[in-house]
Amino acid sequence: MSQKVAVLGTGKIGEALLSGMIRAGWAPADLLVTARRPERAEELRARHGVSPVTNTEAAKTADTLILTVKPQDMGTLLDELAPHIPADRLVISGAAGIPTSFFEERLATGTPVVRVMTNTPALVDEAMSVISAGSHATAEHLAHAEEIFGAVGKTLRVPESQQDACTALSGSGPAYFFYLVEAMTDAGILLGLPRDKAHDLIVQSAIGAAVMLRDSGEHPVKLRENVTSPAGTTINAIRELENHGVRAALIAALEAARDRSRELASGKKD
Ligand SMILES: NC(=O)C1=CN([C@@H]2O[C@H](COP(=O)(O)OP(=O)(O)OC[C@H]3O[C@@H](n4cnc5c(N)ncnc54)[C@H](O)[C@@H]3O)[C@@H](O)[C@H]2O)C=CC1
Ligand SMILES: O=C(O)[C@@H]1CCC=N1
Repeated sequence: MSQKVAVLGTGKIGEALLSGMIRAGWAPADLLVTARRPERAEELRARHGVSPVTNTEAAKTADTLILTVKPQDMGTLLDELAPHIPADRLVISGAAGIPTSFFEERLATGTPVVRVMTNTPALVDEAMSVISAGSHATAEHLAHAEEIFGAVGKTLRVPESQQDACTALSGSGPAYFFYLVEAMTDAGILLGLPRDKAHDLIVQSAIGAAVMLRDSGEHPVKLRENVTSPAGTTINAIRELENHGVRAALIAALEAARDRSRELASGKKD
């Protein structure tokens, strides 16, 4: 018998995951989705051929439930689901900050829970998904979560104590690179280039640098040194980055993201 997987609260991350699973060979007939608005549910059916159901139906029928609502909405969703999820079903949370204990306290005793932090490159099958087991999740449950999130990119198992740090690094990580590209494109404008050309130059440089980081086997310091010629252009730019404290700013920024992930765990909404 086929295993039914339900994505509950199918927004940006839920849909990215869903579309990746279908690209990887999951049958749309085995995929259930829930959405708050009926128009959104119909959009998902039309786009992916999946079946929109209510949260309660998903809770009763799916073998695996993937919860992709905002952390602030998770308590309300769990109140609705908890009476209907049999204790042998796997519950996967994709929410930032919320610990597996939050789910275990609200679901039937013994329910296996896996916490996953993925990121938006799931849309292009280049996600980084970080996976941790709750206290009732077995190696088999972790392997199942890896199979699902492996459809949209790389996966890594970490102890749950590292999830808030991973959320700061890879969960939010794509935003920092987009921000950098935006700022560097503005610099291109200052230097007199048309915006579309500046954008293309920076994006291709980012892609080239990313592939080298992934494939060259070289340390990032060595890769940067190779670009930095004596008395050349790059060292002048690096000096400005150091003068403006960009390294310290990045360290502080990621620490702030980690702290916010911890805050979300304590239920702080804003
Ligand atoms: N956006 C990102 O880059 C990442 C987000 N996440 C996590 O993924 C989760 C979802 O984030 P996004 O997809 O960005 O948010 P989103 O707002 O696009 O999606 C959440 C969806 O849940 C729906 N929803 C809320 N309560 C519901 C309920 N009771 N029943 C049915 N549907 C309900 C909302 O209508 C919305 O469509 C969050 O918990 C976030 O922490 C994780 C990694 C990266
Ligand atoms: O900003 C957020 O809270 C979500 C979680 C990681 C990326 N986006």
